[in-house]
Amino acid sequence: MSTTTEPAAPPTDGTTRSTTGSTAGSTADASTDPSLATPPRLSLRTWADRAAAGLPAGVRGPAVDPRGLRTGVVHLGLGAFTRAHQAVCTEDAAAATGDDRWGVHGVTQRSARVAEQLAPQDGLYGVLMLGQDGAGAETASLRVVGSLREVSFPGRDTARVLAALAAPTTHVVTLTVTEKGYRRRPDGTPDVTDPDLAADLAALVDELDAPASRPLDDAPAARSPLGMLLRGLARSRRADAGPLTVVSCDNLSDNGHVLGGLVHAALTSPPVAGRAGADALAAWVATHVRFPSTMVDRIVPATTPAHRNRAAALLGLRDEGLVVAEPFLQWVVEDDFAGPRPAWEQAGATLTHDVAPYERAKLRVLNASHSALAYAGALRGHATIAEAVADPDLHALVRALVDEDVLPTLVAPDGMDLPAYRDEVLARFANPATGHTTVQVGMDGSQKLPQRLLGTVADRLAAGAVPAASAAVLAAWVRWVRATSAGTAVVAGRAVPLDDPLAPVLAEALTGPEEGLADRVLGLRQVVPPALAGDDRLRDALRAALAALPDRR
Ligand SMILES: NC(=O)c1ccc[n+]([C@@H]2O[C@H](COP(=O)([O-])OP(=O)(O)OC[C@H]3O[C@@H](n4cnc5c(N)ncnc54)[C@H](O)[C@@H]3O)[C@@H](O)[C@H]2O)c1
Ligand SMILES: O=P(O)(O)OC[C@@H](O)[C@@H](O)[C@H](O)[C@H](O)CO
Repeated sequence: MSTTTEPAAPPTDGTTRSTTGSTAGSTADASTDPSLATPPRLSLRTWADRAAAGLPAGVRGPAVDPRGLRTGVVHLGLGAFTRAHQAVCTEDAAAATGDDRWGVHGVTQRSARVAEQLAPQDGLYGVLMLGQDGAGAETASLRVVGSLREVSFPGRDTARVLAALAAPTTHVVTLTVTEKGYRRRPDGTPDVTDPDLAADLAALVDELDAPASRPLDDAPAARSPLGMLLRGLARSRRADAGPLTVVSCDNLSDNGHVLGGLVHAALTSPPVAGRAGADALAAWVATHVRFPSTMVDRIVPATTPAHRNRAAALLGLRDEGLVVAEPFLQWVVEDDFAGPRPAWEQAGATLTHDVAPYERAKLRVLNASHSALAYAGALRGHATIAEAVADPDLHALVRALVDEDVLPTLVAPDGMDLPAYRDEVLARFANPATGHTTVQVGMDGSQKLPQRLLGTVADRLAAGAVPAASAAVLAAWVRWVRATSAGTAVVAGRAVPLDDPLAPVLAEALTGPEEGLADRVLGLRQVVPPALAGDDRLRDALRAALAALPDRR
């Protein structure tokens, strides 16, 4: 298995002095002028000035000149993760090959915030890498990334996004829109009752019905990732723009095939199926579009003001688009592309014909342990994953989860040493530098646990074993839902509310008397598949786990 650990970078200048593009003002440098309260904003111009003045150790610039990149990738879901993962690999691939076709057009989803952070910076942002050296001392380095060449917000820029999706120069669409962003029902079909997806499907039908001569520039704002993608595919077909590959980079089991299935189902069922052009679009997608699966791995916590201050001290520039990451980075991509792609394998990615064993190992070992530490840790008041994994009881819980429940369900990919992988994951969790919080990892449990935990549970039950540690993790989630719903969850001195798209359903089902609680958990049909809901062994194990972990008051 090929993984990358980004080195603390030598100081290099990847850019040349720019005279265009920046809305940032002064080029004065706060790191040398203490009279300046705030350093100037990162942009092509200020970065070039900074680099020309000499960069401190541990700071490096874009691997390619951003101004020379054309847009070939559209990314839906411009959150923190893609900026620290795919955008980095895409830039490194361009640097390794000299291929300038792979600038990225990043599209935010629900808010304009990230677009507004990045536009004044000409798309530049830093990745602050926080790790530990062999002696446990904290290491920090910063890399400015330049592969993000355009940013859009659908609420304002839908016509621009649809045009980008349908441009003949766009060969790849990537996504990181969270588990809930897929609007997927438990049976795998798209939730067409979701108001955002329904609005997009109505717009799609209208656009499919429109005569070819009708300009589509006044198209209503796209409201869901799936709807935006479908509308972009319709435009792409209409423009005869050539083949397209859509790469899901979310923590979903079988992510590419899940997304391809949602696209197919949306085009072949009401309200779209049967409309003029729908069948032709479905046939065009089947021929011209691929949906490879991927396994993505890098711990990227939400950026805090403290991170920004730290980066500003290193860089001498203020970076509102900063992201934070551990040094580790891994990407395994199914080699199933409809057309050209960045040479990601030259940036450390593994291109393979079978991603499933990698994806399964990562979701079941890393992500399931992460969720275990998040719920059990937050219940004990641990603010960070690093604090939680240092708690001997929780360390033991994770070891039991992985050793007794997860590892027997895995086939090691590519000769991988699974116990060594477990140990490496636990060591990464123990890195306190990133400050990844239990509350962040614990959000959206209803969407995450089916991906991370319930597959293990199903496999162990099928093998005749009772997954007691998995039941303990499920119990910790239930206690967390009850505490956050009741307003009694306090972490780092702050009350934490329930953050989950199914919050009302969860609060209704999981609060109330202890009597029958395990039945109510297993009766959550949006979370627990029917085959598990009726399993008495799981019910008994969950009852025992709930009895061992009373409500926190
Ligand atoms: N952060 C990590 O460590 C990490 C690592 C591996 C994979 N991932 C994957 O990337 C995803 C995003 O992580 P991030 O760190 O960028 O998070 P983030 O909060 O920074 O960004 C989330 C993105 O998803 C969009 N989004 C959120 N809810 C949505 C919804 N209901 N509908 C449509 N779009 C929605 C947001 O607008 C934003 O663009 C994760 O959910 C996971 O699947 C993250
Ligand atoms: O990003 P999420 O919200 O799906 O999950 C939270 C974490 O478990 C996750 O982001 C991990 O840090 C990541 O999957 C590591 O690669």
